[in-house]
Amino acid sequence: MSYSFADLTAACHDEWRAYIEHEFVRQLSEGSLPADVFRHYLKQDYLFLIHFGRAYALATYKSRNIAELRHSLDGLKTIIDLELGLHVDYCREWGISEEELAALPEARATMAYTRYVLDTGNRGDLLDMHVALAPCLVGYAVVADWINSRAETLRGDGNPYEAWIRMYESDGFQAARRAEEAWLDERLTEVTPRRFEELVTIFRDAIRLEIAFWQQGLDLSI
Ligand SMILES: Cc1ncc(CN)c(N)n1
Repeated sequence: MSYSFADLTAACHDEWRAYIEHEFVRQLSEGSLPADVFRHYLKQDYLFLIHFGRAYALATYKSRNIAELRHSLDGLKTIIDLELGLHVDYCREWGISEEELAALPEARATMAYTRYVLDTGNRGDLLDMHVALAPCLVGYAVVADWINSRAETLRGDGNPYEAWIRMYESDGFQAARRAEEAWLDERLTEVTPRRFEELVTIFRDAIRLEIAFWQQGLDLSI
């Protein structure tokens, strides 16, 4: 039996679809998401991205050869240079200053998700870590695809979230997603059925935490 990334999403089909097609994403794609919900999400996502930068740094540390090192470093650069840089500019456009970002309280779903991924990386190996990171990097690229596949999606200046969609459909982000899927496909061909089940548990837990993150935005919860 040889596994691939598609087998992970198939094993978690219901959770994966609930994440990709979440009510938060639906409203965002139609431009009807309330602005205070989006602002709350943006602020928590800033904290999330900082911890995910740390998680990619841990993956870099855990790398055992130059190919693994380069791959983890590319993920780190995608988060820090591409996503976090744009995020700070984007927050400013939404009236959230860097000072405000620096003083934010961390909400529970943010804490739960980021610490889960860091803990998975600390106790496991590089494959455990990348499986825990996959819903973040691959997931948002798939969210962008899903948004673009919907007839109800509103694109252009009429949608206040147009820039957000553009970020995740961008060539840079989609290339990072393909590299991550290819890396996982290569590693998953080698795993035993028992090891695959362990990885499914990690993947499912990380997806459940992504769902809780969208919901935290909708509920404005801390
Ligand atoms: C919660 C969350 N998950 C994923 C991504 C995409 N890196 C993000 N910005 N925020």
